[in-house]
Amino acid sequence: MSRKKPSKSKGASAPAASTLPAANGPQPARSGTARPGPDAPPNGPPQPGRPSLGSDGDFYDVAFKVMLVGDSGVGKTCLLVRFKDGAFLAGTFISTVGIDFRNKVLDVDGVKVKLQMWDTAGQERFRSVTHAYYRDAHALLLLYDVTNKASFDNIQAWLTEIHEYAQHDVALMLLGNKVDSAHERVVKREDGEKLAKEYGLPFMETSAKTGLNVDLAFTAIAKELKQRSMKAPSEPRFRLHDYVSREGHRASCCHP
Ligand SMILES: Nc1nc2c(ncn2[C@@H]2O[C@H](COP(=O)(O)OP(=O)(O)OP(=O)(O)O)[C@@H](O)[C@H]2O)c(=O)[nH]1
Ligand SMILES: [Mg+2]
Repeated sequence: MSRKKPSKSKGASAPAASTLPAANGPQPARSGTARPGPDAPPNGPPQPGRPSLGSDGDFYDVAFKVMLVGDSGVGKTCLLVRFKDGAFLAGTFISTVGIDFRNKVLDVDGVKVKLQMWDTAGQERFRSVTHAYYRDAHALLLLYDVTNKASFDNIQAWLTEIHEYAQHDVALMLLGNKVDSAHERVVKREDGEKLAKEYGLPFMETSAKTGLNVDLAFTAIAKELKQRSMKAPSEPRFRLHDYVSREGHRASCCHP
C-alpha cells in the first residue's frame, strides 16, 4: 500500500490536473487518493463497503475534491485552517502561491467522507494555474469578504470563470467571510442573500476568526456530495439550500 506523504507546503507547485470522466464522479476510497495531480487515480463509483486507508493514515469510504476560490485576502486559507485545525491564522497576511491542499475526513450519517480541500491563490497572476484544477472539483466554495466591496463585486466574474472551467454540475456555495468585523462591514447580509438568490446559490456568512458557520459550510458540502454519490432510493433527497438556510447561524447570534 502506498504511503506517499502529500506535499502540504504553501507554494506547492501545481501538478497537471488529472482526467475525470464527464460525470464528475466521486473518488472511491483507496490508498493514495490524498495526492492530487497526475498520480491521482481516476474517479469512479464509490465503494462504501470498503473503507480504505488514505496516505494520511485516515480511513474513509469516499473522497471528494472541494476547491476554495475568491479574491486574494477574502480568507480562503484562514477558513480552511479554521476547519482543519480549529485555529485562526492571525497576524501577517501571507498570500497563497499557486495552490495548496489539506484533507479532512468527516462522518456523514455513518459514512466516512474525505474532503480533499484545495486552497487556491486569489491573486490574478495565478489564475492560469487554478484554471487547471476546476474541472476536477466536485464542489466549490466561492468567498467574498464582507469588509471589501470589490471582492463582492467580483463574484460575478468568478461565476463566469466557474461556468467556463468547472463541471456543469459542480456543487457551489457562496460565502461572505469576516462577519466578525462588524465595524468594517460594507456588504450587507441582504446583499449577499440577494446575489445568491439571483444565481440560485446556497449562501452563508462565515468568520474564520470566530469559527461562525465554518464547520457547517464544509459539512453541508460533504452531505450534498455524499448524497449525490450514494443516495439510497428510499432515502429522502438532501436539499443543500434548505439545510444551509435552516442551520446557518446569524453573526448577531454570537455563535463561536
Ligand atoms: N477579521 C477577520 N479576518 C480574517 C478572517 N479570515 C481571514 N482574515 C484575515 O484576512 C487576511 C487574508 O486571509 P487569507 O486567508 O490569507 O486570505 P486568502 O483568501 O487565502 O488570500 P490569497 O491566498 O491571497 O488568495 C489575513 O490577514 C487574515 O488574518 C475572518 O474571518 N475575520
Ligand atoms: Mg490563501
